[in-house]
Amino acid sequence: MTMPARTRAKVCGLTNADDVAAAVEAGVDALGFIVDVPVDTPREIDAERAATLVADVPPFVSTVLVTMAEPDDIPTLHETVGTDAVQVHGDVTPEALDALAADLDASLVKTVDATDPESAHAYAECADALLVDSTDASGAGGTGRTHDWTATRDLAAGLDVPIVLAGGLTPSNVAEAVRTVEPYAVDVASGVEAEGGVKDRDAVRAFVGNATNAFDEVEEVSA
Ligand SMILES: O=C(O)c1ccccc1NCC(=O)[C@H](O)[C@H](O)COP(=O)(O)O
Repeated sequence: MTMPARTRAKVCGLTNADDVAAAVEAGVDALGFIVDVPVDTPREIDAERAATLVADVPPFVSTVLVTMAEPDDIPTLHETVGTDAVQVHGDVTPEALDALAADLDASLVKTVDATDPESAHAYAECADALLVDSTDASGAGGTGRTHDWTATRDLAAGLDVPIVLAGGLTPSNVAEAVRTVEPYAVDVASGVEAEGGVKDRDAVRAFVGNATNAFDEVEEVSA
């Protein structure tokens, strides 16, 4: 696998145009839009709103549909929203994920819980990337909880697929997380919010800077 020269940064759970603009301005690589999840989260938006936000994202910034919809419903949902990639959370069998990958005209990211390396190895066969997170019992993200980064580093070393590190990352811990795990990318939702579903512009800028400069001799930025 070819690794990028710097760690990429994804900001997840965008709900409005101002936050999308702030994240783009901060230099984010990818933006996540949460649609059709069975959990109560202030970051969920409907497919039409997601499509409107996605349409305004400039070129060279990737967009990601983040969903827990039934696998059979995901291709149509993806067509409506129009993102570059799809991130699937929850209890989907590797076989169902494989079938989805064949149906989907987009990169496919599967979320796995950091404490479940067996699933990670199974999904690595059919996903384009794995997002290693601290999920809740349903497989949903946005928990704001970190996990054992050393164990995740060891897990990543045994997988031949890009790893996105997520779970409880913030502007102040992301550089250390990147240096520990050396992931392909990092992802954040609640750790850069002013309130549920609304991003803090300074925190987004600090997060992206600290994540992407983690190996450089650059002073860390605080939010
Ligand atoms: O963020 C949510 O509320 C959410 C709900 C259901 C499924 C996925 C969700 N988030 C997906 C993400 O990619 C989050 O960025 C990731 O889980 C990290 O969240 P956090 O620990 O809050 O940074």
